[in-house]
Parts: sequence; structure tokens; C-alpha cells
Amino acid sequence: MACLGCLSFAAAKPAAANPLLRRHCPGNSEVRASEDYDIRCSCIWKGTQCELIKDKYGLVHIAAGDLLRAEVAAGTENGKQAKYYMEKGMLVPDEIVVNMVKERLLQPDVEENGWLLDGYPRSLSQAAALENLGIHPELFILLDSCGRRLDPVTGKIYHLKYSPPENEEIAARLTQRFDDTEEKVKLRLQTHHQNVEAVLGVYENIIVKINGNAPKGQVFSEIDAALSEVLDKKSKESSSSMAASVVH
Ligand SMILES: Nc1ncnc2c1ncn2[C@@H]1O[C@H](COP(=O)(O)OP(=O)(O)O)[C@@H](O)[C@H]1O
Repeated sequence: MACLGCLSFAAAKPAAANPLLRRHCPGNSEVRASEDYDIRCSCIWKGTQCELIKDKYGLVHIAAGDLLRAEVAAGTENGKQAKYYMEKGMLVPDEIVVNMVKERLLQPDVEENGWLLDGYPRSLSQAAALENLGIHPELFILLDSCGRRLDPVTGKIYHLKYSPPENEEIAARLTQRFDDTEEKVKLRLQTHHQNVEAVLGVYENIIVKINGNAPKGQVFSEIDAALSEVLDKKSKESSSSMAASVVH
């Protein structure tokens, strides 16, 4: 529990904002089996935007999906259990995910630099777990976007509109990750819709909604503006509290 103080300390640093990045499948992207584009509602820009945020703000990028895939690849007990749920397109149980994210958030680099949580929390119970740990983000970025595709041969990610495949051969083999088949995606969307409203309720005062269906530079400039605003506000608050302590 002592480490929780460390996290609060990281959050309190004026130079480090702690944003969460969420992908949101908009309500008008209904699951329609005949429309490939819509059922695979997913965000190409999430990873790209995380890289850009990380580069500019020096935050530690923590992606719940990446942590889980690393456990699966390492063949750990948690990974074996997680794989079962990931393959079914279900949320991995909190017993695995909450601890995994918590442990990563307690690492010294996170305390030093601040954090960017990606794909977490995805349910009310995960948001509550963060709150109970005293971990409060300063910004919740909700990214609306659809159309991501993964090339299974090169691992490169494309977007059907904004970053299309270079040729027909690549276009033909574009697919999703191992957990991205149609039935699983449908289930994931269903779960996502059930959970998203509840999570948004927890962060309603710090949400910024960004249209992800735009060129990456444009998406980033909106995110950047939101982050800068948070940081400006923090630095003003911290200088006014400094002034107050001088007066006293
Ligand atoms: N916060 C989370 N809670 C539970 N399971 C998660 C969480 N984040 C990711 N997962 C699991 O990992 C899978 C892949 O997640 P992710 O890499 O974030 O991709 P996507 O953003 O396309 O869902 C999810 O389908 C789910 O099974």
C-alpha cells in the first residue's frame, strides 16, 4: 500500500498528466454481418496516438491488451487463463487484469514520468479498482474510430480509409488479430457497449471526446490541445498554491 503514495505523487507532478485513452465504437456503427467495415469497429489511431503522446509528453504507455498478450506469449498461468477469454472476445477477469495493470503502474518509471493507460478501465469494476487504489487520471480521452486492419504477414496495421494497403495482394490478406474474428468482434462490441456508459459515468468530468475518423495529425492536434489545457491548468494551480504558501 505504501506504493500508492508514489502513484499519487506521480499524479501530482505538474509536468505529467495522466490520461486514459479509450476507443469508442460509435452508436451508429451497428454490428452488421454484411458490412465488414462496421463489424470490425476498431481504432487504428489508438496505438499511433499513444506513441505520439508518449513522445511529446514522456508518459509511460501502459496498454492492457499488450500486457495480456505478453503474458499469453510467455505462457504464464495468467496468460493461459487470459488467452481463453481473449479468444472468445470477452473481457479477461478482473483478478488477472486489475493486478497486472496495478503492478505496472507501481513501477518507478511510472512514478517518475506519469502514465498513459490504454484500454483500461473497460468496466465499472476496473474503474472502481483504480479509484480504490487512489489512482485518478487527469484526462479521459474517448476516441471514436472504425476501420483498422492488420496484415498477418508483415504485422503492419492499415486503416481502410486513412492508411489503405499499398496493393491488392496486401488488401486481400488483411485480417484481424487472433482474437478479431467476426463472432468475437460482435461479442466484444456488445460487451463494450454495455460497459462504456458505466465507465464514462466515473470520469464524466474529465472526458474529452475526439473524432478518430480523421488524419492522424488532426487527431493528435486535438488530443495535444486537450492535454496542454490540463497541464496549463495544473501549472497555474500549482503556482497559485505556491503563492498562497508564501503569504502564509
Ligand atoms: N481492460 C481490460 N479488461 C479485460 N480484458 C481486456 C482489457 N484490455 C484488453 N483485454 C483483453 O484483450 C483483448 C485485446 O485488447 P486490445 O489489445 O486492447 O484490443 P482492442 O482495443 O481491439 O480491444 C480484449 O479483447 C480482451 O479480451
